[in-house]
Amino acid sequence: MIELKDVRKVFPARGQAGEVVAVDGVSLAVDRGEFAGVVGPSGSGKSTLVRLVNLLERPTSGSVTVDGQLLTELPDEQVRQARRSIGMVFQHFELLDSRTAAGNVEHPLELSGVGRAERRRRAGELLDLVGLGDRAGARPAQLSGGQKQRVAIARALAVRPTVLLCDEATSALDQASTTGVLELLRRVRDELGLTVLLITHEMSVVKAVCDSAVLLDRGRVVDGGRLADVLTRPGSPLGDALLPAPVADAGAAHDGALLRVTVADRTPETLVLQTLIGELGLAVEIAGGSVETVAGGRYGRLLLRVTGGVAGLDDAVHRLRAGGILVERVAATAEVAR
Ligand SMILES: Nc1ncnc2c1ncn2[C@@H]1O[C@H](COP(=O)(O)OP(=O)(O)OP(=O)(O)O)[C@@H](O)[C@H]1O
Repeated sequence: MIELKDVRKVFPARGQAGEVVAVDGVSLAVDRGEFAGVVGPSGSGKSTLVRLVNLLERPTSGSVTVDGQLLTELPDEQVRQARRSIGMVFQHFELLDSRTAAGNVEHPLELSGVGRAERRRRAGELLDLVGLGDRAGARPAQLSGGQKQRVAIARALAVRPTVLLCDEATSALDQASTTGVLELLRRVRDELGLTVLLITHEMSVVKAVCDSAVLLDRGRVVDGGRLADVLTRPGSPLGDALLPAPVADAGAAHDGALLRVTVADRTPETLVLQTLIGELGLAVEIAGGSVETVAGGRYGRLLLRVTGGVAGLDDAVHRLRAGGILVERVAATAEVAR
């Protein structure tokens, strides 16, 4: 549905000689109906990348295909047409202050020449969809940040896009509004079958809504994939960023061997403990870790200190791996200590 092939974007450096490579050979594929994330630190090229998808920026090289159309081959007029099937939601909402919520949702319909009665009907329907049916007459100044973003989402959906691009859509919101807006985005994806590409610098946002993500650093994709795969892939930088590996307490740097175990959705930690303690008779202490909900599944990273019968450790590692559990031996306690 969205396919970027070896996309590069080079800007002349602002206020000085030379150039800035904002996006450096990015390839990316997002399937129809997928909720995909692009995550990375400030300056990694996220905003440029999202603007390349709808050709608000033309790439210096590489190709961009959306909904089967090779946008990079189209003249500007046809790009403008194609852009109608790509909705966009911004960090700072970009609503027209002088218009009501309904007036903002109607705006893109006006630009596409839709008649008044149909515009009204559609705006009402969309405001109901985003939970603001009773605030149609409110102006942006009378709405909270979360409500403004809901209006902006309704506006983006007005022209019935197949793709929704979200550029830091929750970065200006508090935690409660963020949760509400993310739930809404996920629901409109489910109900309307949209493909969503969401740009964020926050791992918590990726964990809450994305099916897949790429990690961007200095304009390049460092890692990526479906979160369920990334989280159980040894040494995955994105997996480590989503669920940081636990560290052991320096005070306890003595005996025992350390195992770092990743528990994925259907392999609960009880199974790990049952194997180590119940079947192999090892003494196990949980030295660190966390279990969280990611992409609707339950994932965790545990650091286990195994003592008593350490001779059985190889057997333990073997058995857990045979059961499909990602387990890594951590060399020495001191190396992982803070
Ligand atoms: N129009 C432009 N002209 C010159 N340089 C630019 C332009 N747009 C972006 N850049 C540069 O490209 C790099 C990537 O910027 P971009 O805004 O895409 O990153 P980002 O990950 O979205 O960062 P942030 O989260 O801080 O917005 C930065 O070094 C930035 O200064």
